[in-house]
Amino acid sequence: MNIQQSNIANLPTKHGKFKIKAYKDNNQEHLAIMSTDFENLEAPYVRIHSECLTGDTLGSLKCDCQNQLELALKFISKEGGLIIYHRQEGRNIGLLNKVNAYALQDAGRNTIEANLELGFKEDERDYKVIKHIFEDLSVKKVKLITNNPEKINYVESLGVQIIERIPAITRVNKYNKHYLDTKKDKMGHLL
Ligand SMILES: Nc1nc2c(ncn2[C@@H]2O[C@H](COP(=O)(O)OP(=O)(O)OP(=O)(O)O)[C@@H](O)[C@H]2O)c(=O)[nH]1
Ligand SMILES: [Zn+2]
Repeated sequence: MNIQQSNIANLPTKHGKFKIKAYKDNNQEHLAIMSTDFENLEAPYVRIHSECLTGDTLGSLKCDCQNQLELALKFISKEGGLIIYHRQEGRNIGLLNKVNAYALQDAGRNTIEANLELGFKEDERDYKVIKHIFEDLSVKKVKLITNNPEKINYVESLGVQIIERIPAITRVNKYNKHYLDTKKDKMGHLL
């Protein structure tokens, strides 16, 4: 994979001050969002956040993404660490297909059935660029913020030591309850 990368820039936000670095692979552009003390940390808190425009930007209540992102930004600005904003929208089926999956969910399918009906696997994400970012930023030990066992397995497969797992659990509402239940019961999420 040919990966281009940017210089590091400052990014003050309402959640705190960060540094950012961008990476561009064949299809997508991703961000590493680091606390200002990141380079001094031996075992940073790390969140690999999968892009969700409807949640992260619009505040959709159908998922937990915006709450998880805000939780991670606040936490990492305080405790030190890294968020990788991984631009594989809709578990990497893209925005147009995700909206079609939502339409199928309006008609009664769950999040997995909708993906399958559209001809995709339940989860099409791959984490190859994460390996590159970890190497570039010299990440060898992490405290990983996730509920997703696939992310845990992937990070371990890189030989990066997970010294602690921090759950990314946020508020349940009537619109995301079914989605969260499906992730827990059918996708093995640690919820
Ligand atoms: N295809 C599809 N993608 C969805 C749906 N709802 C959310 N997503 C995408 O799912 C991704 C987030 O996945 P989640 O399962 O919420 O969380 P995770 O990233 O696997 O795990 P955590 O690290 O615990 O948050 C984002 O890319 C969302 O755009 C859906 O119904 N269908
Ligand atoms: Zn979401």
